[in-house]
Amino acid sequence: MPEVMTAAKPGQAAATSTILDVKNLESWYGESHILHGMNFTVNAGEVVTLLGRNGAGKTTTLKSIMGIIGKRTGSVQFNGQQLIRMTSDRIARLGIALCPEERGIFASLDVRENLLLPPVVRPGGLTLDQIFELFPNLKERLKSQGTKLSGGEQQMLAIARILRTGASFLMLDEPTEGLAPVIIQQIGHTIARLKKEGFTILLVEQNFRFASTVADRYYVVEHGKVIDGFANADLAANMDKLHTYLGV
Ligand SMILES: Nc1ncnc2c1ncn2[C@@H]1O[C@H](COP(=O)(O)OP(=O)(O)OP(=O)(O)O)[C@@H](O)[C@H]1O
Repeated sequence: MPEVMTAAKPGQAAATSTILDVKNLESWYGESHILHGMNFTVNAGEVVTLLGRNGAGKTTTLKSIMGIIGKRTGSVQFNGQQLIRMTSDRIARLGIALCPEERGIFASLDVRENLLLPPVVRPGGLTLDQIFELFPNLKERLKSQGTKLSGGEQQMLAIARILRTGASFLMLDEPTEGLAPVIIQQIGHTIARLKKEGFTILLVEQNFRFASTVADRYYVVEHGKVIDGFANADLAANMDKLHTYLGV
């Protein structure tokens, strides 16, 4: 469990033990075969980013890990446990949470109600006070309805409410989509803080510039497969390839 709101232990960020090990993952929506053998790992305490063009299969990968895809085969090991045939509620209880691209804020509920909605699945989740320390805006907006929140506030709320559940492995799907630069910067600070507190983060991002401010490592996804991977330290050497992969 992350030791939230306390200083990271020395060496914590440099941990190299594999927490998620995805091997030959294949997934289908009905008859549509989308993932064709994904292979990648995430180490404890890392921020790992999946990059790739629209439709490459990044979101589908997160959904497959979470167990919310009808058919999946291969191997997804989390802390040594095999998830591939597990139901999503059991997967959540292991401490894995997904913050979806569409954010899923309930418009008719206020901020507090949205925050309290997801069940606490494991001990060690953040208290409301700890959440407000991370997201002071949310405290000010506690009585505001979901519909009244800006895109940035909705995104913060979507991240905040999974922190209450006790999850320690966070999957964030395009958290910066449609947000202003100043809000994107705040989300970057939040991710850096969560990493420092010991959370492990698997990020899907189209905004490569943003990803480069938070990621330890990258994987490039194309046609439902990982076609390349490198550490942030090797980013400069991989820039030309990356432009080709992403078409930017
Ligand atoms: N519910 C669904 N039913 C059928 N096909 C789907 C469904 N959701 C996604 N797809 C298809 O699966 C493929 C991969 O989509 P996915 O959302 O995983 O891509 P992505 O890499 O996350 O890109 P994006 O940034 O566009 O979301 C796309 O061809 C998409 O059209």
